[in-house]
Amino acid sequence: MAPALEAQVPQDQESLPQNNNFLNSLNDATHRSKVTVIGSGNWGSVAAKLIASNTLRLRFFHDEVRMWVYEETLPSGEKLTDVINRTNENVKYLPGIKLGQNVVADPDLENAVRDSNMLVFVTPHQFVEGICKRLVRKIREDAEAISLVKGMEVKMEGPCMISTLISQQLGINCSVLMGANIANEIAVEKFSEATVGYRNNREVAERWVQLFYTPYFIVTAAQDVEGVELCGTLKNVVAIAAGFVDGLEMGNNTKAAIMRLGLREMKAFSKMLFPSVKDSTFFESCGVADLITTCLGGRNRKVAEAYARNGGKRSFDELEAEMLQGQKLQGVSTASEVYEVLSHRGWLELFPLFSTVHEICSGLLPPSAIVEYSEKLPRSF
Ligand SMILES: NC(=O)c1ccc[n+]([C@@H]2O[C@H](COP(=O)([O-])OP(=O)(O)OC[C@H]3O[C@@H](n4cnc5c(N)ncnc54)[C@H](O)[C@@H]3O)[C@@H](O)[C@H]2O)c1
Ligand SMILES: O=P(O)(O)OC[C@H](O)CO
Repeated sequence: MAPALEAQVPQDQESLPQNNNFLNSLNDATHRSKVTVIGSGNWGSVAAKLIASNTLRLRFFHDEVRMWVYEETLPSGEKLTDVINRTNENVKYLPGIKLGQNVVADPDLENAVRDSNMLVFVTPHQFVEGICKRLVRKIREDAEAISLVKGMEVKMEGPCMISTLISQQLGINCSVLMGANIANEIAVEKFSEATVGYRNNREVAERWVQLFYTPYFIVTAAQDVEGVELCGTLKNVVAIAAGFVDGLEMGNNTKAAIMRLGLREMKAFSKMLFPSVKDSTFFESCGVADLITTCLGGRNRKVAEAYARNGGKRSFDELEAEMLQGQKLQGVSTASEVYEVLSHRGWLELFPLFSTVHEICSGLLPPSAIVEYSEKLPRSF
């Protein structure tokens, strides 16, 4: 029998004791907060750069920022970590950008987190659970986490947001940061905005805002972790749909229609899973702004466009490897995870765009199906 796919309401987070050690350290310059970035892909590297500029500037942070690197050997035979530390550039995932001399790449996960009380998770979502398992009992008791990861997991017990997974596995509070944030643009300091989603502690949220905020990266806080995180997660499914529209050369009006229908499903799905999700969150950077930028310029859109141009004959895995060279798509697996939730809940018919995206990605429907269901929608949809 199918398990009851109840959303995993993160009760443990509601009942987590206030992290008093962390709060005390916020106002005590002698106990400077130490930051580790867990992940070093395209966005992970930019996050390290943003953070490193602030830890040098603000007295309540240690200057050094550790960045955990999933080690790999480059075609030159050198280790990626060694090259990052020698050149101050992530030559594979963010070439041409200096990270800041205070960023130290570290391939040893345990060592990278050992002294840190601010843990920034930023890896593709499929790797987070494995990383957390390796971190159990290895982190400081007063640690706080923030997730920049856009994605979700579906467990036997139900859908589980990545921030909840981190909280549950490590027993720490986890905020989120999402937004219209194409990493390569922020790397060259083009203006953008982001949203920190927090649960109940405004002071902790403010500290995360300070860690990321720069004149070209404006960060605001919203007390709606699930809403912020679901926006960042679900927009990747809509971006795949937008890519199909581009690949089939359907034009701007069709793309705008897909984005509108997608936003509608994002909001309905989020609120049906978590009734606490606020309408206002969809108007923050994490909501409509991220949806727009991803559907215009993101990697999910780009690879989905190629998939449609090839008539679905080349797999997403093949296109991802060829086009992204080690960077990872989140939209295809998220569409599958969302589909699983919709099937178990009997909601498939309520979410025709989300379900069609998954059915196209898995080869059950052709890319052209992305608009076909819309003829059957009720007029009020
Ligand atoms: N790139 C962007 O513009 C952007 C912007 C905002 C949010 N995000 C989100 O940030 C998260 C991380 O994306 P990214 O762009 O930094 O990464 P990426 O897609 O550029 O790179 C993939 C990363 O995964 C690592 N990796 C590969 N195999 C691994 C394994 N088995 N275990 C652990 N790590 C492994 C690689 O070393 C690399 O660092 C994603 O959830 C993404 O949606 C990305
Ligand atoms: O390149 P994408 O499609 O993974 O999207 C990147 C960011 O999430 C945009 O905010």
